[in-house]
Amino acid sequence: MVRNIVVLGGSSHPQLTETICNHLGIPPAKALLSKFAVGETRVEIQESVRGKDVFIIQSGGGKVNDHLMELLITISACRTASAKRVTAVLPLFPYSRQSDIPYNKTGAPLAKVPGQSSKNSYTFDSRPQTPYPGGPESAGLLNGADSLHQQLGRLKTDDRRNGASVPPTPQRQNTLPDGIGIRRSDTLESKTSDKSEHFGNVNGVNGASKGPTKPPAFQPQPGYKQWVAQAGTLIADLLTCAGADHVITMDLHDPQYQGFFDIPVDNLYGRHLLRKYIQYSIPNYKDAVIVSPDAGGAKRATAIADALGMPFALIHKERRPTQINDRQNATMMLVGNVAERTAVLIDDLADTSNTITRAAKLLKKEGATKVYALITHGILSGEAIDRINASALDKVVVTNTVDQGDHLKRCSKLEVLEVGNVFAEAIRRVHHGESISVLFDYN
Ligand SMILES: O=P(O)(O)OC[C@H]1O[C@H](OP(=O)(O)OP(=O)(O)O)[C@H](O)[C@@H]1O
Repeated sequence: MVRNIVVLGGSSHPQLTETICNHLGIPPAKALLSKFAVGETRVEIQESVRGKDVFIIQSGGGKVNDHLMELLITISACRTASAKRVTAVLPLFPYSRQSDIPYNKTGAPLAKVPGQSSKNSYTFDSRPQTPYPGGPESAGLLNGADSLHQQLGRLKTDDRRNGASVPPTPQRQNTLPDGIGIRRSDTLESKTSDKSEHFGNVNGVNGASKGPTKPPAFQPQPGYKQWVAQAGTLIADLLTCAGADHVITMDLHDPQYQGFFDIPVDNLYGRHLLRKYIQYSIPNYKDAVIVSPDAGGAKRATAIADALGMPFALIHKERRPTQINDRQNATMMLVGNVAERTAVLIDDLADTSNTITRAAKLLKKEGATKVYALITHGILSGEAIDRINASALDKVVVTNTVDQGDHLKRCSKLEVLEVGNVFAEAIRRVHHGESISVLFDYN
């Protein structure tokens, strides 16, 4: 039982709040979380927080924007109700993949084969296809001016596929002083026409002023990326501006994100849970191989492989033309050996689950006998569960940083590890000013 502490749960994950409170030996604080008819979030804290150490538990996933707004309003309510300190506990940190430029969709997303609805309609291939040797575009990639033309064409196509509108080549209607209308495009050959337009229309030569000509609308060039918001800093600022004094989270997608804050951020590790699962639940785990499904997660996966003395392999997403003649391998390449072994994929999160299902297909193809995926944050949005059910994955193990109640009902391959005790212990330690890092000294 801890004193002078208040734990408030947001609406994202009530079951986790309950587990944390059970471990701490206190009931969750009473709060009314609802919405006005218009959709605005309403928060009413129904007990005093004056002079208290307040911890607000709210995870990402699900209705992420609503949950974030609810968290901000709750923090602000506690701050203005004279709480001594307010800590935002975010088991999955929302928007944590937007601390840098969002990934390029090309070559990554997996969609169902159009028109097919059966379980077998997932190919786990890259869509649109990454260029591959012998493919329709590969010849042009290797030679000079001709290839540039082809690459520009491809970029246009990619933009259209990604939903960006690609306007036609800019063209303007011009009228000569004698009234003869001509159509011209903005090319080098048309510079003389430019002059007549300038003098005839803008300056009103011949006394026939028609007012200033509107400048041509901005036309993005092929390959030009319009400004993409990098929301990481904004989210950090919103939390501190609302009144958060401290943040506790787990397995931040990008650990450098902590540097966006000017308040303390405790980034807990989920890997000791995953490590224990490997030791106690995977038969002959010493003969298995730890696999990182992409380069971004290699550090995370090697930490587990090193701690357990297990071999390591890496899947590299190849986006350049290669000498490999196989289409699937041209998009994902395995570095390491998994033949006749169990492969254990380690990643921080699975959202659409494209990454792990495609990786599983490759690993089975390369001779893996069984494929496990061990993931800290099982967001599993949209068709992710159907995709896992149809995939070569034998088992998917996630923690409950995101509510898994619904996922468990729909996926027999899913197993859930409890993080409530870890967060409860972190809260207890923060409250008493004790070290958090010793929680993870497990070597
Ligand atoms: O289930 P999915 O929708 O496939 O998403 C999961 C992948 O997304 C994240 O990486 P990201 O693509 O952001 O790249 P990075 O690891 O290089 O940052 C994460 O680390 C997974 O690898």
